[in-house]
Amino acid sequence: MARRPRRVLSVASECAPLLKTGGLADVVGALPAALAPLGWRSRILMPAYRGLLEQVGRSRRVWRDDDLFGGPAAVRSASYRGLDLLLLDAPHLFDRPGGPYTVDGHDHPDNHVRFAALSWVGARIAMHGTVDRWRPDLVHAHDWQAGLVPSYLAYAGSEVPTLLTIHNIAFQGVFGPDQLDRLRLPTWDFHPEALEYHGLVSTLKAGMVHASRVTTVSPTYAEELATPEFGFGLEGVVASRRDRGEMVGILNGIDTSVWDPATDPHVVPFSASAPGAKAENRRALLAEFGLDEPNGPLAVVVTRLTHQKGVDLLLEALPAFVEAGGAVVVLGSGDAGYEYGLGELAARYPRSVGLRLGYDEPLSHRMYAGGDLVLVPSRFEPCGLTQLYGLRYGALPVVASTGGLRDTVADATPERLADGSATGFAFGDPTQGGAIDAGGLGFALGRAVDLYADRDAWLRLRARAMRAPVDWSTSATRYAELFAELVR
Ligand SMILES: Nc1ncnc2c1ncn2[C@@H]1O[C@H](COP(=O)(O)OP(=O)(O)O[C@H]2O[C@H](CO)[C@@H](O)[C@H](O)[C@H]2O)[C@@H](O)[C@H]1O
Repeated sequence: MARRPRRVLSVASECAPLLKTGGLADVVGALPAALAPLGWRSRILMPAYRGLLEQVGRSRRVWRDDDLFGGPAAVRSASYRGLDLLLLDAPHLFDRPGGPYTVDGHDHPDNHVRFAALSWVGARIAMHGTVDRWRPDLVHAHDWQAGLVPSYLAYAGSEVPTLLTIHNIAFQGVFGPDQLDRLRLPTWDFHPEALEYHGLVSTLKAGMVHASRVTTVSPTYAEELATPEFGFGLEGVVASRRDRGEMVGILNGIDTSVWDPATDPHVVPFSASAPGAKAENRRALLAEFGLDEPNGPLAVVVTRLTHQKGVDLLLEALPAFVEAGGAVVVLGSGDAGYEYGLGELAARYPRSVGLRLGYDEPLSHRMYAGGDLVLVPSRFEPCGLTQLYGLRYGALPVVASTGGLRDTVADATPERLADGSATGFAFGDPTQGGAIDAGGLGFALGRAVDLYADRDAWLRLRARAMRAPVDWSTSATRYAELFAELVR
């Protein structure tokens, strides 16, 4: 008799294509389809932010509570673009203006309550199921917003296994211990082995302590996290779980049904074996931004404009790149200082530097399709997805040698160019004494400009990059194996 598919409840604050502010949404939205053939059916619990219930259309109530941290709440089940969603409808927490985390550039002041509520509901559903008789075999919690799911389950004495995935340890969900009661967390467990984090509470740490297992999104980042430089104060918890064999890195993939230049509705179709129309996409992108045809490569940058992403390194290195014949188009939003700096750069080189401030999904597709290079000079990068989109769309990644960037891009050294294993350009390799700085980025950009001048070598490298394995198949299998171990 065939075994019934196992059930996983994925709990997260965002999920593409319904709502996305970054890579977390891509991963949460892509995993279910990758896991289904491996015998795992997913339901995704996320907040019904303003407008989402209207966006998904028909939905049914499958869970309710008269008092979810200060107001009535329901969970509504809906299917949306192949995803099985559970939307937490709690108007006092989620029906408000602004984005999922911020309004007018400031965090919602009650974020700790909002996401504790999400986690609380995740834990209730894990223990008691929904009215449509669905109960998960396992919970997969993502980042600090779902960090309390394992804790609520632990405090309730539940044995439902949990996996916490850390997408970015820099965001930790920190609040004061005076909130413990309000969030139905036990004050007796406020100590450094559990909820306490330097006198405060961290939901990410709580999850890391209580989850059955912890993963992060690349093998290199899993190693880096055990060091003070990358662990953001949580390196001790990381090290202890790693030492017990309870934490590993599983590399992200990309959803190749969405991110496929041969079928992407936002671009003129092309592929590794028929790359001709890549040039058309490039021309269109230059035209869209009013840029001249450069002699050198056209680079694209799609990113949150933050310190993590090395935007300051770009500001320092790009003038020399442009003067060497390159052009660049930047799409992003974030810190005001970086927005200003990029604005100045675009004003200084109006025919070579294009800038679009804001968030624009279709434009991001056109940029990967039109670019010769995608620049990712991150100071740290748990996995990174933009370099994977770049590989797939023939925009060769120029990356800092850190985290998942290190695991996914093979630097174009003479040896790798010769044996055909190169897929992009890397700088700042710490094992070679390199540093992630503007000098290193500038040098890598210089190498890209030089190689671009050798048309045949460039096209060979590009063809190779476009064929690099970036889909979910290998990593979904690793998740499925881990899930199976946990429910055994
Ligand atoms: N202005 C804009 N307009 C349109 N699209 C934009 C955009 N700015 C960014 N994006 C898109 O957002 C995503 C960013 O994903 P990343 O994984 O590169 O970084 P992020 O830091 O968000 O994710 C975190 O989680 C992911 C998932 O695990 C890890 O890969 C990563 O290292 C970690 O920092 C990409 O899909 C990109 O195209």
